[in-house]
Amino acid sequence: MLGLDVCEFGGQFLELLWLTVCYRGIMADKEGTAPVHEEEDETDLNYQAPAQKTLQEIQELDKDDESLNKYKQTLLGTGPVVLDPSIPNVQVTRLTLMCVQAPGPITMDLTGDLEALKKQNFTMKEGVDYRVKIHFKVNREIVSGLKYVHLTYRKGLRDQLSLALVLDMNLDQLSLALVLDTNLDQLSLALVLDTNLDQLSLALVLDTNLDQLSLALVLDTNLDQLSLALVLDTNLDQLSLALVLDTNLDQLSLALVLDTNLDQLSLALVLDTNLDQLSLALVLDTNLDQLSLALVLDMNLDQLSLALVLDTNLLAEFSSSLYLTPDPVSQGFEQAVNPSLLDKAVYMVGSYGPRVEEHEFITPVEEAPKGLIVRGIYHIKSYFTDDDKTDHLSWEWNLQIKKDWDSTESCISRLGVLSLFSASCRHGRPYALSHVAFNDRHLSTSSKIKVDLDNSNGIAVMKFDNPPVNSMSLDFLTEFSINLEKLELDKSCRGVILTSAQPRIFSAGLDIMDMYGTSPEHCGAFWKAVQDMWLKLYGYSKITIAAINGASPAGGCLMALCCDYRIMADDPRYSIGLNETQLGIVAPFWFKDTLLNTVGHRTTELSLQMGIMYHAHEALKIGLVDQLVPEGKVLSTAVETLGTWLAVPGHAREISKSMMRKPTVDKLLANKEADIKNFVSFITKDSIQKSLGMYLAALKKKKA
Ligand SMILES: CCCC/C=C\CC(=O)SCCNC(=O)CCNC(=O)[C@H](O)C(C)(C)COP(=O)(O)OP(=O)(O)OC[C@H]1O[C@@H](n2cnc3c(N)ncnc32)[C@H](O)[C@@H]1OP(=O)(O)O
Repeated sequence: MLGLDVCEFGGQFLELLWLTVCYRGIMADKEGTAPVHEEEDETDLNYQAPAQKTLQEIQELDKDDESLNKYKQTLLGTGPVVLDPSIPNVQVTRLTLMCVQAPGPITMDLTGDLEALKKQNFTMKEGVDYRVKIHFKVNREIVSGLKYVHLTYRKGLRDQLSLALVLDMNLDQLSLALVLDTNLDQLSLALVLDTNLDQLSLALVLDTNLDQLSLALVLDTNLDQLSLALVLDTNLDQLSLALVLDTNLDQLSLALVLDTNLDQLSLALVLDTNLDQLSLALVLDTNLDQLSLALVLDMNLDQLSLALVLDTNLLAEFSSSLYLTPDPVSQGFEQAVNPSLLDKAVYMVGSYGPRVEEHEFITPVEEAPKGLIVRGIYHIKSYFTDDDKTDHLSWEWNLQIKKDWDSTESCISRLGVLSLFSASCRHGRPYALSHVAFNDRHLSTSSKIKVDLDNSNGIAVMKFDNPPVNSMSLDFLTEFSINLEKLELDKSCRGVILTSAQPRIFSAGLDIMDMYGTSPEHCGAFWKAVQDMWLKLYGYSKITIAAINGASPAGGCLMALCCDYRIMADDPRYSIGLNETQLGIVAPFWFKDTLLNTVGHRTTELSLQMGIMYHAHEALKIGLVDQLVPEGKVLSTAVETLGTWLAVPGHAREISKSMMRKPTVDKLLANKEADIKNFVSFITKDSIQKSLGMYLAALKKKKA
């Protein structure tokens, strides 16, 4: 009977999804013009849009079916929330760079002056993990195939770092000239070192790219002893080498010209020296787009003159001392040479219906580039668009990759929230905690986790507050990992207790709605967030205790299992376990390993195959939890227990924990990408989707 209902329901729901997809066509006609993405590849899929239906028509379909109507509401919203046709259907309101290590929220308001954004730099520390979060509203009609496109440019030099350094101590001591020019494909290095005329002179020119190595070396120990010049030029087709050595008591002369082919390398070197004088001229020209170098060195006993000109394609940027590409904001990005496109990222946002509240979209985690070469300012063009290329919003901004963050204050005040920050300081909370609370308020529109750090004992309590059942949605998981990381970095925090603010439920596990009927891209981002949560919690250096004050199936059980100790409410209504097989899905190997490491092989085998949910007493018996206490005492017992754990020498405890868990963590780290792929291909299978649909329907039916 349930099967039949579910099948009927599934058929209707699929129809609904299909109609939603059909909606694309309508939206394209109604909204603005397409943005011009010159750099965007076009792929013609010969797609024929099916017959179009209005939102009202979709809502009218099977309107007597209550459960279907509920789903329609989730997917389509309750109906238009803004009727005024002059207000766009889709309004993009904010973009946030979510980064755990950031000293403050990095948010840009997209409802104000977009021109001003072009001049603003948003700073990101090199190498940090971040996600992009976009808030947007849908006002009247369903919008399908939303996409966020992110084009990254770097002004002038392509992927390039150019560095010129001239150092002149005094004529008797040291002179150094260094020119480094590198991009992803090429490294050019010119080095001239001159200690003093009697001792050593060295000139080195190295120019290499994927296909080619060019090396010029000039060594001059002293004029009576040795002078050497070596030029080596090789590529897959060719090698050219010239070496001229000329030394006598009075004079050294060297001339070298090397030319492999016009596109690759041209080098001219002239060196002329006698007892009184050394003159060196070097010209290197790899190709017109990449590098031109001229070096003239002229010295005698009294004097050293060095001129160096390096011209990649921004001659103005090099004159003396240390130079990096200048700031496009202060120097006028628009007036500079055309920036080159470095990267294009397209994120599939999905389909959304009208809703009073804002929708949120979060990209998967990205790593900010790292290293001297990539530091600098990137210009970004952002487009919020859809399959039909409707321009919902396009704007430009600058991202500055720095060795470190801006100072906290400038970063926060730039975002106009300084008053909030100082308010939390005024209330006497230590910086670290106000920082956690501060970011909670600003990184997500509605906080799903409450964090409270007691400075008297260093114990932080994280309370899940994501009604109705604390399901772990993408947002929840992201917020969880961010909070956990902040507490790990916070020296005043010594241990963390996980518990629930919802009555009777610790957590219902992963949010099935994130896996059911969502795009493969979304499933991938979701699974990555699950992995990140697990990696962070299972490998956490500080003490963690699960205060399980309610039901804890699947992902909820996994989270508890990741903790160092589990205290559960002694209540027969509550159960805990990895019940995935009951949903028709298979717990991945790292779920299995976590259980195995806790209860042993045989119990894991039974538990996973049968998808057993254990009542509190059974859970204690098999070692799935460590202690049962009355519900009212779960949290206080957790605090007491953490106190006893804190009495153990921290370093030894931490190393012991790592020794036990690292191999398990490493296993997932080594297979992260493959695991995401497996998950996406598994969860998007029709049969699995059907199982999930049936499970959801059964949950709802139970309620009815
Ligand atoms: C290859 C993949 C491997 C990993 C995969 C999965 C790991 C997981 O974690 S999958 C999730 C597994 N979770 C469950 O099986 C729990 C299901 N839920 C329950 O058993 C009960 O809801 C619970 C005991 C937690 C609470 O019971 P009640 O208090 O009676 O609440 P309801 O059942 O009425 O639920 C309220 C409301 O929440 C929706 N719900 C419940 N669980 C989830 C969930 N995990 N994800 C999304 N939504 C969930 C439920 O459908 C109800 O919705 P409405 O009817 O719309 O109110």
